[in-house]
Amino acid sequence: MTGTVRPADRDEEPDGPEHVPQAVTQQGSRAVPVKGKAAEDGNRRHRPEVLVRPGAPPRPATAGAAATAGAAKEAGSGGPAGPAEPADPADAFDRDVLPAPPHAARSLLASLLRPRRGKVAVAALVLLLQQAAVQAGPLLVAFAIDRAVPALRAGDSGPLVAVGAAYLGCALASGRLQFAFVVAAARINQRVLMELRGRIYRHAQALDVDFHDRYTSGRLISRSTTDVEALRELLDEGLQELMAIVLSVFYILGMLLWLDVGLGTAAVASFVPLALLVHDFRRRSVRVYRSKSTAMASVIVKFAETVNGIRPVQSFRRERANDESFARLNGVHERANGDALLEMARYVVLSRFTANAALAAMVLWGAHRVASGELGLGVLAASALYLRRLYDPIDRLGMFLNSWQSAAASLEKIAGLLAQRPAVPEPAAPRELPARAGGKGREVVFDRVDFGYRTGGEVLPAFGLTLSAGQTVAVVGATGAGKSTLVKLLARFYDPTGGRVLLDGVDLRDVEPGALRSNVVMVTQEAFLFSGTVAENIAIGRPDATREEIEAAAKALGAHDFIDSLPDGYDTDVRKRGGRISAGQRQLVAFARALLADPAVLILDEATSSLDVPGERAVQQAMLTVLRGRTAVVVAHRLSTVLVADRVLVMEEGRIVEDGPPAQLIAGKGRFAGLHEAWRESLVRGVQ
Ligand SMILES: Nc1ncnc2c1ncn2[C@@H]1O[C@H](COP(=O)(O)OP(=O)(O)OP(=O)(O)O)[C@@H](O)[C@H]1O
Repeated sequence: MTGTVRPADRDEEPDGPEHVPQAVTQQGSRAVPVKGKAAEDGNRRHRPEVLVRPGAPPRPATAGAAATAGAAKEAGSGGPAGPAEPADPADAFDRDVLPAPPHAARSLLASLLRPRRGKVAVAALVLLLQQAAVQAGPLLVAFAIDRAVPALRAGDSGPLVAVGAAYLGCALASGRLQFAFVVAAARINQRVLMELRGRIYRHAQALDVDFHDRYTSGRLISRSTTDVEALRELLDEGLQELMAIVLSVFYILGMLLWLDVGLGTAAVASFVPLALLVHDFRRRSVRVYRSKSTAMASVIVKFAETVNGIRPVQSFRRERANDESFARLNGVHERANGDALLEMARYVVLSRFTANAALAAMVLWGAHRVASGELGLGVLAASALYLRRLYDPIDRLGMFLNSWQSAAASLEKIAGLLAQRPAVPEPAAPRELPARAGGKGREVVFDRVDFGYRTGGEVLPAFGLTLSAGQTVAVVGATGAGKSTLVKLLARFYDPTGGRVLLDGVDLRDVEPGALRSNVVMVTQEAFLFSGTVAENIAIGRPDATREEIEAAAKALGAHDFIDSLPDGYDTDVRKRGGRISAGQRQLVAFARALLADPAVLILDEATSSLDVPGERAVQQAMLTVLRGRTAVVVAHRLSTVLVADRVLVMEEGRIVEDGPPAQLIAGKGRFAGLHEAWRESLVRGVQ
């Protein structure tokens, strides 16, 4: 059997919401029940029969397991304060940038702007006109000096008045057009950002559980906040700036060439060293901005990890260690930021020096030509003004490149995320499930199924299993035996590596996702409640349920009284007053949700946490109600649950080693019989 189970330390694994403290650990191969919380309460006869095998020896970790463990630690599920540094750089998930097609950042931006190209063209036209109004200024100055002033001296004030009026007109037009452009650009930008956030959200929801286990929620948050923010900066400031710079440079060079070919040509030539500077800055800043963005994401990941795991952080006193690793990550971010600023400063100083040197040389040359009567004074004045305006945007070009690098690094990461394909794809040609026989559930068949996680070896070696419709099946076994993996295949959180899982004869891969989710429901241990009211939480599986139906479900499970006693009854907001809802009550709400959804197959990952005795009994009773009338698979941690099952599967190292009705297995001499014996002994000890 060795080699069939991935030898990884389970505690290090990212297991999302299902990952909870283990109630079943291993001591040799024998199960020994130990005292639950209820026993400490002194109510021994009724204490919950939680099966615990103390002292599980940690299994050796393989290289693959270590890589996963690193990712898990980043996910915040690998322990209260695992370091956020990547464990194995060979795994793309340990780096912040997932592989994406070449030029993914540019294509992503283009795909966001393409549907709005008409609006973008209008905005560009408005900017073109605005620049024409702005750049007319120096030309008017030249006209004033060379024509209007001599005309005034000759007693004709008309040209000067015309110049003044034209200047005012240009200023007004430029202001008006600027306003129109800002409004148009803001509308486009907001739409683009909304679309991008929506894409990230929809994609994150569509990606499989395995992806989420490995990618971590902190990174997803970073993608949809700081990375989207980087794009906002690029769109709001950078792109407008770039368009303004490009247009103004073309206008100005055109004007300079028109005013004086010599000065115009010199101005064009001065762009050679400036272009080299820009090129060098771009090359250097790509690297700097990528590390800056990765450093920022690490800070967010660490933060999210600590906040998500605040309970273990505090109970294991990880604050100091966390502070240290956070300070380290914060330091890396600070240095990356500093590097980016230094690159910018270097660029600004060099580009200003080059621009000022070029300006000084040209003015000197121009003055020399004015003195020799070759050039009009007004033309030199206008050229000097244009030259200033020409070099001014060079700094702003640096700013644009800054925001472009930052946005490109972010877009690359977002593109990498969006390039991920769900490992459990939707069927191309969905198949209908046959009509469900009333009050029975559906038949489940594991047809020559085998399975291994992407990050490890085989976890479930090939097996076949048929669960008849309406059967309640308890799955038991030591921690890491593969119980959760088995049921996750049934819920289609993963697809089997080989073989098929059939629901009433239809491969789960072919079942339409909506039908699959309404037919197969999994209730996990921690009974997650979404923000909203208790009633909304119960109705999640059937949003069209009436209040009567919601209450009927709650009543059937014995949850009505406690819900009714909440401050706003069924309308109590579970987040605002979440503290009032105990673990057992959350379980009852989760059961009511399942009962109302009325799935054909119910998977239950039984809670291992010790509830108080009345809570324990209420949950146990509610569980029996919710299991009725459907096929049910319970990952069981209590023998009382196992005993009410029609059938028990005992798993060991990924294999089903015993299968039969509980009474039959108890009568035999197998593992389950041993387990049962140990449980009985503990009960007797508990009563004494
Ligand atoms: N997301 C994952 N990626 C890689 N390996 C995993 C993953 N989840 C579980 N495993 C491995 O698969 C094996 C079976 O795990 P599984 O969670 O199915 O066990 P289990 O019997 O449900 O244990 P427990 O009772 O502790 O929940 C273990 O060796 C575990 O390390």
